[in-house]
Amino acid sequence: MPDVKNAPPVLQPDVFYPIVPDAAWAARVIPLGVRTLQLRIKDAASADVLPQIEAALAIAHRHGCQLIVNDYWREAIAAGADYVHLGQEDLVAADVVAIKAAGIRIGISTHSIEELDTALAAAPDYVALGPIYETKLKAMKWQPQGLDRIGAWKQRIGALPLVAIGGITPERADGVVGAGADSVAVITDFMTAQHPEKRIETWLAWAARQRLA
Ligand SMILES: Cc1ncc(COP(=O)(O)OP(=O)(O)O)c(N)n1
Ligand SMILES: Cc1nc(C(=O)O)sc1CCOP(=O)(O)O
Ligand SMILES: [Mg+2]
Repeated sequence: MPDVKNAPPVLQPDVFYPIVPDAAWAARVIPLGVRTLQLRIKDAASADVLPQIEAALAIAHRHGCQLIVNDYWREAIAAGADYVHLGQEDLVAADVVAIKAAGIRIGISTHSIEELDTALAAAPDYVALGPIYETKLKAMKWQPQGLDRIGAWKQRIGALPLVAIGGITPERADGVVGAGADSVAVITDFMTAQHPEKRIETWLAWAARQRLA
Protein backbone atom coordinates (compact mmCIF):
# COMPACT_ATOMS: atom_id res chain seq x y z
CA MET A 1 0.00 0.00 0.00
CA PRO A 2 1.42 3.47 -0.84
CA ASP A 3 2.45 5.67 2.08
CA VAL A 4 -0.15 8.44 2.06
CA LYS A 5 0.51 9.74 5.60
CA ASN A 6 2.92 12.45 4.50
CA ALA A 7 1.45 13.17 1.10
CA PRO A 8 0.73 16.87 0.48
CA PRO A 9 -2.89 17.86 -0.14
CA VAL A 10 -3.70 17.24 -3.80
CA LEU A 11 -5.33 20.16 -5.58
CA GLN A 12 -5.46 18.89 -9.14
CA PRO A 13 -5.74 15.58 -11.00
CA ASP A 14 -2.59 13.49 -10.91
CA VAL A 15 -0.51 13.31 -14.10
CA PHE A 16 -1.85 9.75 -14.61
CA TYR A 17 -5.63 9.76 -14.55
CA PRO A 18 -7.15 6.32 -15.27
CA ILE A 19 -10.88 5.89 -15.88
CA VAL A 20 -12.77 2.72 -14.89
CA PRO A 21 -16.33 1.49 -15.51
CA ASP A 22 -17.30 0.24 -12.06
CA ALA A 23 -16.39 -0.10 -8.39
CA ALA A 24 -14.86 -3.55 -8.93
CA TRP A 25 -12.30 -2.04 -11.30
CA ALA A 26 -11.71 0.78 -8.81
CA ALA A 27 -10.90 -1.83 -6.14
CA ARG A 28 -8.54 -3.55 -8.56
CA VAL A 29 -6.44 -0.53 -9.54
CA ILE A 30 -6.52 1.98 -6.66
CA PRO A 31 -4.42 -0.14 -4.25
CA LEU A 32 -1.65 -0.25 -6.85
CA GLY A 33 -0.98 3.43 -6.10
CA VAL A 34 -3.34 5.33 -8.37
CA ARG A 35 -3.76 8.90 -7.04
CA THR A 36 -6.66 10.10 -9.18
CA LEU A 37 -9.39 7.87 -10.61
CA GLN A 38 -12.55 8.57 -12.60
CA LEU A 39 -15.52 6.28 -12.08
CA ARG A 40 -17.32 6.32 -15.44
CA ILE A 41 -20.42 4.21 -14.92
CA LYS A 42 -22.48 3.60 -18.05
CA ASP A 43 -25.45 1.23 -18.37
CA ALA A 44 -25.96 0.59 -14.65
CA ALA A 45 -29.32 0.25 -12.94
CA SER A 46 -29.94 3.56 -11.20
CA ALA A 47 -30.26 1.84 -7.80
CA ASP A 48 -26.73 0.55 -8.31
CA VAL A 49 -25.05 3.89 -8.97
CA LEU A 50 -24.87 5.43 -5.48
CA PRO A 51 -23.63 2.19 -3.83
CA GLN A 52 -20.92 1.87 -6.48
CA ILE A 53 -19.81 5.46 -5.96
CA GLU A 54 -19.78 4.98 -2.18
CA ALA A 55 -17.76 1.76 -2.50
CA ALA A 56 -15.23 3.35 -4.88
CA LEU A 57 -14.95 6.44 -2.68
CA ALA A 58 -14.26 4.34 0.43
CA ILE A 59 -11.43 2.49 -1.34
CA ALA A 60 -10.10 5.70 -2.87
CA HIS A 61 -9.94 7.62 0.38
CA ARG A 62 -8.39 4.67 2.22
CA HIS A 63 -5.54 4.85 -0.31
CA GLY A 64 -5.14 8.62 -0.64
CA CYS A 65 -6.72 8.65 -4.11
CA GLN A 66 -9.07 11.36 -5.36
CA LEU A 67 -12.31 10.10 -6.91
CA ILE A 68 -13.85 11.83 -9.91
CA VAL A 69 -17.44 10.79 -10.68
CA ASN A 70 -18.50 10.97 -14.31
CA ASP A 71 -22.01 12.21 -15.18
CA TYR A 72 -23.82 11.28 -11.94
CA TRP A 73 -23.50 14.62 -10.17
CA ARG A 74 -26.46 14.14 -7.78
CA GLU A 75 -25.03 10.86 -6.51
CA ALA A 76 -21.55 12.42 -6.36
CA ILE A 77 -22.94 15.11 -4.05
CA ALA A 78 -24.74 12.51 -1.93
CA ALA A 79 -21.56 10.45 -1.57
CA GLY A 80 -19.16 13.39 -1.11
CA ALA A 81 -16.94 12.73 -4.12
CA ASP A 82 -13.87 14.87 -4.83
CA TYR A 83 -14.79 15.86 -8.39
CA VAL A 84 -17.58 15.54 -10.92
CA HIS A 85 -16.72 15.25 -14.62
CA LEU A 86 -19.25 16.70 -17.04
CA GLY A 87 -19.44 16.61 -20.83
CA GLN A 88 -21.01 19.54 -22.65
CA GLU A 89 -24.47 17.96 -22.64
CA ASP A 90 -24.13 16.96 -19.01
CA LEU A 91 -23.21 20.56 -18.21
CA VAL A 92 -26.49 21.85 -19.64
CA ALA A 93 -28.47 19.56 -17.34
CA ALA A 94 -26.30 19.82 -14.21
CA ASP A 95 -26.69 22.19 -11.27
CA VAL A 96 -23.15 23.56 -11.19
CA VAL A 97 -23.96 25.87 -8.28
CA ALA A 98 -25.15 22.91 -6.19
CA ILE A 99 -22.07 20.85 -7.07
CA LYS A 100 -19.75 23.68 -6.04
CA ALA A 101 -21.79 24.44 -2.91
CA ALA A 102 -21.19 20.82 -1.88
CA GLY A 103 -17.44 21.47 -2.10
CA ILE A 104 -17.03 19.24 -5.14
CA ARG A 105 -14.66 20.31 -7.91
CA ILE A 106 -15.66 20.14 -11.55
CA GLY A 107 -13.96 18.98 -14.74
CA ILE A 108 -15.48 19.66 -18.15
CA SER A 109 -14.89 18.02 -21.57
CA THR A 110 -14.07 20.18 -24.57
CA HIS A 111 -13.56 19.42 -28.25
CA SER A 112 -13.68 22.87 -29.89
CA ILE A 113 -12.98 26.51 -29.06
CA GLU A 114 -16.72 27.11 -28.65
CA GLU A 115 -16.93 24.29 -26.13
CA LEU A 116 -13.87 25.65 -24.34
CA ASP A 117 -15.57 29.04 -23.98
CA THR A 118 -18.68 27.31 -22.61
CA ALA A 119 -16.57 25.31 -20.17
CA LEU A 120 -14.61 28.33 -18.94
CA ALA A 121 -17.84 30.23 -18.29
CA ALA A 122 -18.66 27.56 -15.70
CA ALA A 123 -15.36 28.24 -13.88
CA PRO A 124 -14.22 24.59 -13.79
CA ASP A 125 -11.34 23.15 -11.78
CA TYR A 126 -9.92 21.44 -14.86
CA VAL A 127 -10.62 21.27 -18.57
CA ALA A 128 -10.34 18.07 -20.62
CA LEU A 129 -9.44 18.08 -24.32
CA GLY A 130 -10.07 15.09 -26.57
CA PRO A 131 -9.75 12.95 -28.43
CA ILE A 132 -6.03 13.63 -28.80
CA TYR A 133 -5.60 10.45 -30.84
CA GLU A 134 -8.23 8.21 -32.36
CA THR A 135 -10.08 6.32 -29.64
CA LYS A 136 -11.52 2.83 -29.97
CA LEU A 137 -13.71 3.28 -26.92
CA LYS A 138 -16.62 5.11 -28.46
CA ALA A 139 -17.67 6.65 -31.76
CA MET A 140 -16.94 10.36 -31.77
CA LYS A 141 -17.91 13.10 -34.19
CA TRP A 142 -14.59 14.86 -33.49
CA GLN A 143 -11.43 14.16 -35.45
CA PRO A 144 -8.28 13.56 -33.41
CA GLN A 145 -7.12 16.91 -32.03
CA GLY A 146 -3.37 16.25 -32.28
CA LEU A 147 -0.63 17.63 -30.09
CA ASP A 148 -0.70 21.22 -31.36
CA ARG A 149 -4.19 21.73 -30.00
CA ILE A 150 -2.93 20.86 -26.53
CA GLY A 151 -0.54 23.81 -26.66
CA ALA A 152 -3.28 26.10 -27.95
CA TRP A 153 -5.61 25.02 -25.11
CA LYS A 154 -2.92 25.51 -22.50
CA GLN A 155 -2.13 28.99 -23.78
CA ARG A 156 -5.78 29.85 -23.47
CA ILE A 157 -6.45 28.39 -20.02
CA GLY A 158 -3.16 29.28 -18.33
CA ALA A 159 -2.74 27.71 -14.89
CA LEU A 160 -6.03 25.81 -15.01
CA PRO A 161 -5.18 22.08 -15.20
CA LEU A 162 -5.51 20.54 -18.67
CA VAL A 163 -6.40 16.85 -18.96
CA ALA A 164 -5.74 15.17 -22.32
CA ILE A 165 -7.81 12.11 -23.29
CA GLY A 166 -8.23 9.74 -26.22
CA GLY A 167 -5.97 6.98 -27.53
CA ILE A 168 -3.15 7.76 -25.11
CA THR A 169 -0.54 5.07 -24.45
CA PRO A 170 2.68 5.15 -22.41
CA GLU A 171 4.57 5.55 -25.69
CA ARG A 172 2.56 8.68 -26.53
CA ALA A 173 2.32 10.15 -23.04
CA ASP A 174 5.64 12.04 -23.00
CA GLY A 175 4.60 13.87 -26.16
CA VAL A 176 1.20 14.73 -24.69
CA VAL A 177 2.70 16.18 -21.52
CA GLY A 178 5.48 17.83 -23.50
CA ALA A 179 2.81 19.60 -25.57
CA GLY A 180 1.35 21.14 -22.42
CA ALA A 181 -1.11 18.69 -20.83
CA ASP A 182 -1.00 18.41 -17.05
CA SER A 183 -2.65 14.97 -16.92
CA VAL A 184 -3.37 12.08 -19.25
CA ALA A 185 -6.71 10.27 -18.88
CA VAL A 186 -6.61 6.67 -20.05
CA ILE A 187 -9.09 3.84 -20.53
CA THR A 188 -8.44 1.40 -23.40
CA ASP A 189 -4.68 1.10 -22.97
CA PHE A 190 -4.82 -0.65 -19.60
CA MET A 191 -8.35 -2.10 -19.70
CA THR A 192 -7.52 -4.15 -22.81
CA ALA A 193 -3.99 -5.07 -21.72
CA GLN A 194 -3.33 -8.76 -21.16
CA HIS A 195 -2.34 -7.89 -17.59
CA PRO A 196 -4.12 -4.65 -16.62
CA GLU A 197 -2.40 -4.44 -13.23
CA LYS A 198 1.05 -4.68 -14.86
CA ARG A 199 0.05 -2.00 -17.33
CA ILE A 200 -1.12 0.27 -14.50
CA GLU A 201 2.27 -0.28 -12.89
CA THR A 202 3.95 0.81 -16.12
CA TRP A 203 1.82 3.96 -16.02
CA LEU A 204 2.61 4.59 -12.35
CA ALA A 205 6.34 4.35 -13.05
CA TRP A 206 5.87 6.86 -15.87
CA ALA A 207 3.92 9.16 -13.52
CA ALA A 208 6.66 8.93 -10.88
CA ARG A 209 9.23 9.99 -13.51
CA GLN A 210 6.99 12.91 -14.50
CA ARG A 211 6.82 14.12 -10.92
CA LEU A 212 10.63 14.17 -10.72
CA ALA A 213 11.04 15.96 -14.07
C1 LIG B 1 -11.32 13.28 -18.56
C2 LIG B 1 -12.53 13.03 -19.40
N1 LIG B 1 -12.64 13.66 -20.58
C3 LIG B 1 -13.73 13.46 -21.34
C4 LIG B 1 -14.74 12.62 -20.91
C5 LIG B 1 -15.97 12.42 -21.75
O1 LIG B 1 -17.12 13.00 -21.15
P1 LIG B 1 -18.49 13.01 -21.98
O2 LIG B 1 -18.27 13.73 -23.27
O3 LIG B 1 -19.57 13.49 -21.12
O4 LIG B 1 -18.72 11.48 -22.33
P2 LIG B 1 -18.97 10.28 -21.33
O5 LIG B 1 -17.64 9.90 -20.73
O6 LIG B 1 -19.92 10.71 -20.26
O7 LIG B 1 -19.50 9.18 -22.18
C6 LIG B 1 -14.58 11.99 -19.68
N2 LIG B 1 -15.50 11.13 -19.19
N3 LIG B 1 -13.49 12.21 -18.94
C1 LIG C 1 -14.57 8.78 -22.84
C2 LIG C 1 -13.83 9.62 -23.83
N1 LIG C 1 -14.12 10.93 -24.04
C3 LIG C 1 -13.35 11.47 -24.99
C4 LIG C 1 -13.44 12.86 -25.43
O1 LIG C 1 -12.68 13.27 -26.32
O2 LIG C 1 -14.28 13.56 -24.86
S1 LIG C 1 -12.23 10.40 -25.64
C5 LIG C 1 -12.81 9.16 -24.63
C6 LIG C 1 -12.25 7.80 -24.60
C7 LIG C 1 -10.81 7.88 -24.25
O3 LIG C 1 -10.34 6.75 -23.82
P1 LIG C 1 -9.28 5.80 -24.50
O4 LIG C 1 -8.08 5.89 -23.62
O5 LIG C 1 -10.00 4.50 -24.35
O6 LIG C 1 -9.07 6.16 -25.93
MG1 LIG D 1 -20.73 12.56 -19.72
